[in-house]
Amino acid sequence: MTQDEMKKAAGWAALQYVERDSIVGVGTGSTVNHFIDALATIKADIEGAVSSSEASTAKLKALGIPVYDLNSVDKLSVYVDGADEINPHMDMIKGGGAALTREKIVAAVADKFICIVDNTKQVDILGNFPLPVEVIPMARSYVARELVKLGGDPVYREGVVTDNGNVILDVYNLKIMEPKVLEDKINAIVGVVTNGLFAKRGADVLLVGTPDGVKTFK
Ligand SMILES: O=C[C@H](O)[C@H](O)[C@H](O)COP(=O)(O)O
Repeated sequence: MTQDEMKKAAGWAALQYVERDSIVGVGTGSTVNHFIDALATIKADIEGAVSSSEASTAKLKALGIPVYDLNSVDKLSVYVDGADEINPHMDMIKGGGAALTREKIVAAVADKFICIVDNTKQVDILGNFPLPVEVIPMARSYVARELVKLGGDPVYREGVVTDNGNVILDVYNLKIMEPKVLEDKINAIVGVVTNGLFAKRGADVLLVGTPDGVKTFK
């Protein structure tokens, strides 16, 4: 079974958590793209979606799913999104596709975070995947120096501008033993918009595509 087939299986499995007539929170990435394909098959039964990126918005609209502005929505029962790494406590690293800030905002509104991954994303300790940090462009060098003080090796993701007009620093060589503490510390650096640790708001349900089928963790 290929990695993409495992992503697809996880994406389609998330459909069971979508409530009838609801507005669905939709994340970003290659795994979520499979979920969007699945969602399109039940589009007559849902009201629409709130999206976490321009890329997902375009795909949702192309498949005929109405996309709402988050400011016009006061409740989302579920948010479905992928992850770059997830540990046994359901803490995640996200932002490999630079969509972390909008993802964190939509996730904050949702009652339940349904994380969909293939089995390569499961880790014991977060940090092998470089931690993305979205930064206001003029603060890039200052924030990088502060991240070095926290023990990381930040690298500017050249050529990438986020949907919010900011830049990304990918922080290498962090062994993240206390994800909630580090999430707060990095967010407290002036010039940081947000970082890709989703620990204070982790996943509620994890669907993992494996060669033996989709495994569910709660
Ligand atoms: O910014 C991107 C997101 O956080 C994605 O959810 C994450 O990178 C996982 O993406 P994929 O499903 O393509 O591996």
